[in-house]
Amino acid sequence: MSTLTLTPTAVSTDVASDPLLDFRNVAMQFPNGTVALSGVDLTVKRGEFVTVVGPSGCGKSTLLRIASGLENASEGTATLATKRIGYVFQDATLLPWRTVQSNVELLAELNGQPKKARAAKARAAIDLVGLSGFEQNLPKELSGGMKMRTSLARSFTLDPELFLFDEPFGALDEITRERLGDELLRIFVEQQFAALFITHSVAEAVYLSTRVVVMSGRPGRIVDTFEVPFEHPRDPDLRFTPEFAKLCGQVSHALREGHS
Ligand SMILES: Nc1ncnc2c1ncn2[C@@H]1O[C@H](COP(=O)(O)OP(=O)(O)OP(=O)(O)O)[C@@H](O)[C@H]1O
Repeated sequence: MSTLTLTPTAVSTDVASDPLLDFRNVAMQFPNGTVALSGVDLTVKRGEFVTVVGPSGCGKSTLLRIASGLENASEGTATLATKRIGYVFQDATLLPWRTVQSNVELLAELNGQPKKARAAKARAAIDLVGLSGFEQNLPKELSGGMKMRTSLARSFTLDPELFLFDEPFGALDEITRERLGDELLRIFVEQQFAALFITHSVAEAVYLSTRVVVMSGRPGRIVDTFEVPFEHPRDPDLRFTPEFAKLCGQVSHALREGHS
């Protein structure tokens, strides 16, 4: 049983709350003159799972770095209403000499949590991502999917209110990717965090999200937004329905239009 402290509530797409992330007219020009983003307006509230799709190099990772506070926008405002942010990358970034348990404890350790508390928190997070029994394994003994679960568990130990995902499943095979998507949605329904998720997969975007945002080629601007009408929790077989295929088609079309 999880003992993480976020309160489980039913997920709704119209949660009446202030945005945890609020971008107003955000633009980004790097010192070398590259303009990566232009006029981006975007909000993410608790209970919203917002996915960004866009062509390679359009500024998606830059958007996440601004959202995380790692980078400052050169124009506009990016407001974060929480300090509890989870950041998950495509690379699981585990320390090879540390066990799963010890890797999952790392952020809490760096954050100064006492040993007993962080050990319990890590165990709960490991349980949450379905890795119980592998606490003492080293990263080299794990599959790609298990490494990503470990990375997810590590980010859960700080009880994030806002999750930033930069193609977390991009390096995994399709079945593992879909399975992890299902797991992530299960946790999303339980914990109701806010998520901003980057992916190149239109089907993954539609399956996971409450909203899909389509960006143009660089400089990235939002060219279309799709509210996803399917209720949570979602049945994995949703992926095989005509309604799902239709929405994927519409998003793909918008992506192509924005690219041209
Ligand atoms: N620090 C930087 N200095 C100069 N240019 C940068 C910097 N970081 C990113 N860029 C450029 O900004 C643009 C957007 O990069 P970004 O990584 O955000 O794109 P992306 O949409 O995430 O790409 P991909 O889908 O391929 O991962 C690219 O042209 C990249 O070369």
